[in-house]
Amino acid sequence: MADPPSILSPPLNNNDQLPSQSPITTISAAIPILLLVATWYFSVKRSKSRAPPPPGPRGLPIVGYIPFLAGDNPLHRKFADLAAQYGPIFKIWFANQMFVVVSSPDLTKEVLLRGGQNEPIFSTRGFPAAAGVCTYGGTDVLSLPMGHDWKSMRKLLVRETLSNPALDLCFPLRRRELVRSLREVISNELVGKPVGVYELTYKIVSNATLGMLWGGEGDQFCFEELRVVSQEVMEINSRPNVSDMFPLLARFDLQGILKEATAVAQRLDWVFSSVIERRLEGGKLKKQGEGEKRLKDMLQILLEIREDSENAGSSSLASMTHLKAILQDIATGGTENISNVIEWALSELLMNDRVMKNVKRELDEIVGLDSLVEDHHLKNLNYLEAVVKETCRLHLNLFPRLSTAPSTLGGYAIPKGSMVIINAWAIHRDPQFWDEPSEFRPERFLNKDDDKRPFDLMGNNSNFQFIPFGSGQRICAGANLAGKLLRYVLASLLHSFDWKQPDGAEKIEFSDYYKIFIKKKKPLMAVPTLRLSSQDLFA
Ligand code: HEM
Repeated sequence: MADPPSILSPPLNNNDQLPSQSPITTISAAIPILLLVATWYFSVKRSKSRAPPPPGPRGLPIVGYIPFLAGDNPLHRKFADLAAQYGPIFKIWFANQMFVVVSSPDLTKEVLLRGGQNEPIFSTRGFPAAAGVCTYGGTDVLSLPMGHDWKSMRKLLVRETLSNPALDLCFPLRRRELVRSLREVISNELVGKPVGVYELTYKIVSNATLGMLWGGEGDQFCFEELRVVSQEVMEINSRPNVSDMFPLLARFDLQGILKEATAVAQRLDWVFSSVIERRLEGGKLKKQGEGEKRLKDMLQILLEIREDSENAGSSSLASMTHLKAILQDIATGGTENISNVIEWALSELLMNDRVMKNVKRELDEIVGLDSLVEDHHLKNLNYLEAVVKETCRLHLNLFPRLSTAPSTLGGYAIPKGSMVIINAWAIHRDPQFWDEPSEFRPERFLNKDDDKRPFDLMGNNSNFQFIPFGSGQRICAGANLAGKLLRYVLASLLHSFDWKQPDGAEKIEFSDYYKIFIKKKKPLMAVPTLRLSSQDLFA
């Protein structure tokens, strides 16, 4: 009887002339092939599912691309050059941190609208070590990561302190400081002499801001000290710090930047503490309306909210530190930025007779030479507003967002911890979206014949082509105030004085450099002459 078939030795037909090979050898031979096929399959699958890193230039070991960023070409322009080479998203390494630079409206939209409360991917900023020291340990609105604290602080800042009704109420406070500063131009005999426009504007904007913050009592307590300290804070924060590039070295504070920042932070805190102490008068807040006549300033608003929430047992302003952090956001948040924009605007106007004439014509019609600019005039100064927008388009800015989770952007992998930089400067000058982008032409922001609404200062309707204040949940918290101050201060300077270049001055130079903001390399000097019907208007 034939043996039963065995899987080890299957029956062979007599006619079979097969080589004498066992099944075990057959399977062994197949294994490497199977492995090869599997490896190929999984590597194709993985390369499809895992996005590549963004393109970008090579750097050097350890320091990355840092040495190539030195030189005369400022950061925003160098980034625009790299975008022309590598595309609207590229990466560079700053020591051991990846920076991803974005220069298109579509990708910007993806960054700024991504995430949100539940999945905050690019909704946090990250800040240098020195900034943390100067912002009460990163507890201000600018530095806080998304979350409960940020939400309640931002609500207090935007909805309570800088809302339209609150800003309307404190117009007399900013007006008083602005008129005081304009009066000083006359009393210090600066009329007819060359004036540093940035310094003058910085003083006006800072006094107007501090007036709204705690000038309700009518005095200028600590204005000068805060102005000096704020400038030092900005200066320290703009210095490249080895501790930020190599966190392992941070504890050695090799450049002494943290030490300096700590000293400045103490002076800043002294100012805020003294201001609050004066207002509390023996620990008790004097409510508005009691006692002498005074205007309700922002400090009063914040202290009243704090007192009310304490009385109600809630913690909307949990500590004095939070309150001081909010004061700081307002006091130092925008003064430098606003002064920069006004210096650029006046430079553009002095080089552009036609636009200057249009602005003045509008001021004469709406305000008239027998009056100072008032709050109610601003909504009718459409051409001036277009001048502000056009200046913002040409001379702003880079701003950062931190990637807090691994993600993809434009099809590229963005690791957690990467810093995403939006190059608004490049987007604002992209010829795909702007006709003759380097021309100063405010008309592009005026109502057009077609029914497309013009972009507003917040970038609404612009589909991310115009983003001077950023966008999304972390859009500039001071945009409302900044818009009002930009228009009010510029309109007042142009309405009160005629401006010209000093005799024999060279043509105005438009070269710039980057130091937190895009700044004019050669500060603008200009000569004011009185324009209004009477000096008594400044009384
Ligand atoms: C010309 C003036 C100003 C410009 C161009 C400007 C621009 C910006 C930009 C681009 C951002 C980042 C937005 C984003 O990430 O999407 C920002 C954030 C911020 N700005 Fe301004 N800003 C100005 C004035 C001010 C003023 C006057 C204040 C003071 C209240 C202020 C306070 C802030 C704060 C607190 C943030 C952080 C908001 C957050 O993270 O929630 N800014 N600003």
